[in-house]
Amino acid sequence: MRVAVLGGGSFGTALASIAADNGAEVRQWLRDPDLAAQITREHRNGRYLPGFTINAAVVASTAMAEVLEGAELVLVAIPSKAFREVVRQARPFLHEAQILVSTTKGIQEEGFKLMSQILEEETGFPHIGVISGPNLASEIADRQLTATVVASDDPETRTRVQSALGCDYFRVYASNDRYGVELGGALKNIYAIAAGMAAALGMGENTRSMLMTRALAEMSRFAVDQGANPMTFLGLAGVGDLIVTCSSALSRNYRVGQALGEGKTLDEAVQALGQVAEGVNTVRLVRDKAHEDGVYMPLAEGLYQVLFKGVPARDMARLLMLGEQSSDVEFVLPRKDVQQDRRDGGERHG
Ligand SMILES: NC(=O)C1=CN([C@@H]2O[C@H](COP(=O)(O)OP(=O)(O)OC[C@H]3O[C@@H](n4cnc5c(N)ncnc54)[C@H](O)[C@@H]3O)[C@@H](O)[C@H]2O)C=CC1
Ligand SMILES: O=C(CO)COP(=O)(O)O
Repeated sequence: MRVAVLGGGSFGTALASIAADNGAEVRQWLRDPDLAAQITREHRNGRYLPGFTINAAVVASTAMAEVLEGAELVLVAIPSKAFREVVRQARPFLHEAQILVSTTKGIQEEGFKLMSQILEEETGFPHIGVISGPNLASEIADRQLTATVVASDDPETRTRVQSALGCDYFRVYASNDRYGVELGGALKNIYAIAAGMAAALGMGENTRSMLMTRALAEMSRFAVDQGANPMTFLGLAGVGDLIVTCSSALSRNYRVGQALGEGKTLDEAVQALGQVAEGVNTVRLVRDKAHEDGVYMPLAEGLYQVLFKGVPARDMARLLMLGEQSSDVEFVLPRKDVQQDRRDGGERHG
C-alpha cells in the first residue's frame, strides 16, 4: 500500500515510520526542506523526535503533489490551527477513492468543528476516519507496545487503516463512533494540563486519581450531550488516552500544566514547549460550548479561570473542593426491588 503522511511533527513522523515498518511505501509532506532531507537521508527527525531512528523507507518532501501521487491512504497529522489550510493545499491532489484520516486531537473554533469534519467539508469524499488513543509519539517511535482506535462510519476505511498500521507493536481497534473517538482525544488534553499542574504543586496520588476519575465523568457527560456514544469513553480513545496523558511528562499538555504549576505564565509555558499543546485552546472552546449548552463542567471551568483569568491554581483547587456538595452525585442507582418491579411490568416508583 502507498501511504502519505501530511505533517513533519512528532506524531506524523512516528506514524510514517509504523507504516513503513509494516511494508508500506511511505511519503511524508512537511514545510521545512532541511528537515525533509534529514528524514530521507539520515532517517531521523532531530527537531521533533530527537534520539529515534525512523524507518529508512520513509521519503520526506516539501512537494505536496509528489507526496500524494498514488497514495491510497492519507494520514493528516497537522495541528488544528493549520489543519484546514493544509487540507486546502492538498485538495487538488486528492481523489475520492483515497482513505483520508485525521490524527489530530484538536477543535476548530469556528463552528466547534472536529478535524474529520473539516476533511469532509473540504473534500466531500466518502472514506473519512480518525485515529485516536493512548499514543505518545516518542513511545511509538521507540516501538513500545501500543494500541489505537480507527473510527469511521465507513467499514472500508476501518479495515484499510487496520491493515496499513497494525503490526507487532501497534494494534489498531475499530469503532464506528467517529465523533466520540475524535472528541475524546481532544477533551483529554484539558485534564492533562490540570494533572501536570497538580503534580508541580506537589499534590498526591489521591488527588491525581480523583482528578482523572472526575475528568472521565465530565468529558463523557459533555460528549454524550454532543451526540457521542458513552461506551467510547470506557475505551482506548477515552479513559485510555486520559490515563496516559494525565500520567506522563512525555505529554506536551501535561508539561504545559507542570510549567504553569511551577509559576510560569501561559505564554512562557507555551514558548518553552516549542511544540503544539492543543489543550490550551480546547479548554477555552469547550468551556464556552458547555456554557452555551448548559453542561456542568467544573474542572474545565476551573482550568479556564486559571489559564485565562489569572486565578492561582491552588486557590482554584480549594474552590473546587468546597463547591456545593449536592451537585456532586457519582451514581444513584435504582434500588433492586424497583428494578425487579420494572422488569415485572409493575408500577414505577423510587
Ligand atoms: N505527539 C504526540 O504524541 C501525538 C500527537 N497527536 C496529535 O497530532 C497532531 C499533530 O501534532 P504533532 O505531530 O504531535 O505536532 P508537533 O508539534 O510535533 O509538530 C507539528 C508539525 O506541524 C507542522 N505545522 C504547523 N503549522 C503548519 C502549517 N501551517 N503548515 C504545515 N505544517 C505545519 C509543524 O511544522 C510540525 O511539523 C496534534 O494535534 C496532536 O494532538 C496525537 C497523538 C499523539
Ligand atoms: O495525545 C497524545 C497521547 O495520546 C499526546 O499528547 P500531547 O499532545 O499532550 O503530547
